[in-house]
Amino acid sequence: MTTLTQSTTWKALQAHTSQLPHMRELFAQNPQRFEQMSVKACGLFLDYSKNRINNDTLELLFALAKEANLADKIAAMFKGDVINNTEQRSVLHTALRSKPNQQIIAEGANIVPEVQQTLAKMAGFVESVQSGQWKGYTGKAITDVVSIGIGGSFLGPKIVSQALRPYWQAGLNCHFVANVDATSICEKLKGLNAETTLFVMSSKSFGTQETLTNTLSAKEWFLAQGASQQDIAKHFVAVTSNVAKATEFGMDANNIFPMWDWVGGRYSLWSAIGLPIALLVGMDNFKALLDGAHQMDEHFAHTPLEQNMPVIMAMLSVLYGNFHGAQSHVILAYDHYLRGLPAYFQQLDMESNGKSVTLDGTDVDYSTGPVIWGGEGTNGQHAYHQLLHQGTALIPADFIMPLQSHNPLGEHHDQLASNCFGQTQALMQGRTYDEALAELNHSKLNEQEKSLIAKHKVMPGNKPSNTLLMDKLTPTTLGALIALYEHRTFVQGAIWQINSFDQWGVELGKQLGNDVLARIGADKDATELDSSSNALINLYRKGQL
Ligand SMILES: O=P(O)(O)OC[C@H]1O[C@H](O)[C@H](O)[C@@H](O)[C@@H]1O
Repeated sequence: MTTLTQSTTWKALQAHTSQLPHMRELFAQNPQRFEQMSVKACGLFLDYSKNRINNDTLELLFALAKEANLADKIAAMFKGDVINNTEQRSVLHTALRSKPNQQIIAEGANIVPEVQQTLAKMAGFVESVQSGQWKGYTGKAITDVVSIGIGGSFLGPKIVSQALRPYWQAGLNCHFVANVDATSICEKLKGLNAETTLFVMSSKSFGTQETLTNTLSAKEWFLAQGASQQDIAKHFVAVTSNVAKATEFGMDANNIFPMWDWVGGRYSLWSAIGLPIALLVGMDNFKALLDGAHQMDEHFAHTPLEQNMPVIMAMLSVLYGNFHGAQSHVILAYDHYLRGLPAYFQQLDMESNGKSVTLDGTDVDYSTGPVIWGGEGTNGQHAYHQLLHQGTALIPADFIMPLQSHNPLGEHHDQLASNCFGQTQALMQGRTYDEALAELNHSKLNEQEKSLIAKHKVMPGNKPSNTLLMDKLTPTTLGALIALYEHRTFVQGAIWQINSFDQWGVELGKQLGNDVLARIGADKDATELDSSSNALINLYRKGQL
C-alpha cells in the first residue's frame, strides 16, 4: 500500500465525500456559493461552484495538496530541477515563455539566451516568408506550408493554428500531416504547387518513423515536380533537438531550428515546434500566446493553493477520480475555433498521467489519469450529452466559452451561451420524479403511462462541471488556457507521485511495429509469433482475405 491512501486526509476525504448532500441542496444552503467558488486569473474566469464540494471538501483537498509538498514541487519544476527522473531531465517548457531578463538554469547553464536566440531566428524567418522575401526555386513567394510531425510535434501547432484562425495573416495557408497512412500526405499534396510550398519537418528526436517517412515522400514529390536537389534548401526546414541527425538527413544547417531535451513533446508548442503557428499568425501574435502562458505560469507559481486556478481544477479532478470513481473527464468547447482542444488536452493529460507506478517504482493503489475526451458544443448536446445526464458513469465536465464571438451574427452567440449555461444547470440540478410527472400533467397519457414516462425522464443531477470563460479568444487568452491545463496535469501527477513527463508506454508498440515491418517484408510467412499476429501478418502479405 502507498502512503497516500493510508494518510488521514485521504481517509477523511473518503468519509466526507459520501456524506455530502445533492448539489441542489448545497446551492440552497449557501447563497454566496458562486462568489466563494469562482476565481479569475490571466484573463480567464473559472466558476467551480457546480461541483460536489463544500468548504470542508476544499479544506481537505488543499490539505492533501500540502501533504504532497505541492508548493515545493511547483518551485522545483520552475527552477529546473531534474524532476523527470526516468530520463534524467529538467522540465522547462515554462522557460520557453519566460522573459528575456530571467535566469533559468538547466544542466548548469542559463537557458534563457538560447530560447531568445531561437525566437529571434523564428522572427527573421517568419518575416521573410510572410513578406515574400523568401523565394521558392522559381523565384515565387511561399503560399503554402506543409507541417510534418506527429504527437507533440503535430497537435500543438495544428490545434493552436486552428484556434487562432481569425489572426491568420493574408497570403499563407498551412496543412498538417501526421499519420504515416499515405492518404494523409497524398491528399494534402493534391492541388499544391511545389514552387510555392514550404515543408516544416518537426521532430524533437528526428527519429520518428512516421515523420521521417512523410518527409522522404514530400522530398520525392518535390523533386518529381521539377525541382532539383539544390532547391531543397529553399523548401525544407526542420525543428529538432537532434541537429546532427537533421544535417545528416540533408537539411540545410541554416534551416534547422533547435529545441532541447528539457522540453517534452506534448509541452513543445511554445518552442520552435510552434513555427507553423508563427508563420500563420505572425510573430507578434505568437509572442502574445507565449505571454498568456507566462501570465499563467506566474499565477501558478505565486498564488496560494486555495486561489490557484490550476491547483483548484487539478484537486477537483483528484476528488472525482479517487473518491467518486470517475474514470473519464469531458472537455466541452463552446467555440468552433476551440474544437480541437479536447484532442490536445487528451494528449497532454493521458500521455502525462497514464501511469501506474510512482516515481520510486511502487505500484499505485489508486486511480491516476482519467480518459480525457470531448468535443464541440452545441454539437455534443445532440449526441453524447445523453450519457452525461442519464448514464451510469460519473463524468466531470469542463465547459469552455468566450463571452464575445469573433463572428457576431444575429442571435448565434446568445444561443450558444444559453446552451452552455443551460447544460451546466441541467447537469447540476437534474429533474426529480415529481418534476417529471408534473411536466406530464396536461398530456393525454393515463396515470400508469405518465408514471412510466416520468421514470425515464428523471435526471439525477449532481453531475459536476466547471465553467471557464474569457472575454474573447485571443492569442493571450489561448496561451493562458493551455498553460492552465498543463499545470493542472502537473498538479495531479504531483498528488499521485507519478512522473508526468516520460512516456515509456508508447515504446513497446513502436518496437514491435518495427519487428512486424521486418516480417511483412521477409521472404517467408511469419510463424514465430502468437497465432493471431502470425495470421494477421500473413493475411497482409497475401493482400486479400
Ligand atoms: O517529436 P518527435 O521526436 O518526432 O516525437 C513525436 C511524438 O512521438 C512519441 O512517440 C511520443 O509519444 C510523443 O510524446 C512525441 O511528441
